[in-house]
Amino acid sequence: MNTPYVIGLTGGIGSGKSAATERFKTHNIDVVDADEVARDVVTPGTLGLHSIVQRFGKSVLLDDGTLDRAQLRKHVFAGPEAKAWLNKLLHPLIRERMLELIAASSSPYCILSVPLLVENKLYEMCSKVVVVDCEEDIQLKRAMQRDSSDKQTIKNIMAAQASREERLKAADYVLDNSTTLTSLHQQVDELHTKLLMQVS
Ligand SMILES: CC(C)(COP(=O)(O)OP(=O)(O)OC[C@H]1O[C@@H](n2cnc3c(N)ncnc32)[C@H](O)[C@@H]1O)[C@@H](O)C(=O)NCCC(=O)NCCS
Ligand SMILES: Nc1ncnc2c1ncn2[C@@H]1O[C@H](COP(=O)(O)OP(=O)(O)OP(=O)(O)O)[C@@H](O)[C@H]1O
Repeated sequence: MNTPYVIGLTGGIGSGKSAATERFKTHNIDVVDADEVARDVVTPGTLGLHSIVQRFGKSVLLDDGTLDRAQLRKHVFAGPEAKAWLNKLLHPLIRERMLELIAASSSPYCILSVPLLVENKLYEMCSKVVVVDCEEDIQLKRAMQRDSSDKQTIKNIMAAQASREERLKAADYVLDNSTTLTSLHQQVDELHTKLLMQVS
């Protein structure tokens, strides 16, 4: 099997990573999404979920035995200690599973979408890095709307992530998502054409 050409894609909470990756998928590009993988490694029966319950108690479980994500989110973004603990537990599991999915990819290049690509230096496994960018006020507004979350919760998550400047420094390409979805889609389409030329 050829080594897949991996394009890292990142951006802060609510910046539009999913909106961008959905568009790449319309070009039949495989997308490995760290947020999805993060859900897979804590399904019932996994070591991940078992460890979380040991640490935070059964109150982080829903009646059906699955993880109550909203509950865990409250613990995790309230202070640095719980977040550091969860990151230490989950990040190696997430990384291992992402590598398996990348190896199974068969599209001309694959997108590795990771909110914490810069923070966790995952650009080391990528040929190029794409940053989805918009002003922090817009990020906040979109994330609050989507998650029905209060301002402080989203601000705490933003504070736990790299700054806009730090992310932009790591970028080979920037997708400006400060205006419409149509504009974002056009930029993805153009980037897709460029990337295809690089791999051919
Ligand atoms: C705390 C959890 C359960 C909250 O789940 P919830 O469904 O409410 O949110 P979701 O997973 O969709 O994450 C929303 C956004 O929060 C941000 N985020 C998530 N985890 C982290 C983290 N550890 N540090 C900083 N930002 C994070 C990302 O921008 C992400 O896209 C969940 O985020 C989680 O398991 N986080 C730890 C795993 C992780 O680090 N994931 C990030 C990708 S590597
Ligand atoms: N250009 C845009 N115009 C209006 N709404 C947008 C635009 N781009 C994204 N959105 C909306 O903003 C919200 C956040 O976008 P999206 O879920 O793609 O962000 P994300 O970077 O994947 O977020 P997270 O890190 O939280 O997973 C979604 O509800 C999405 O539909």
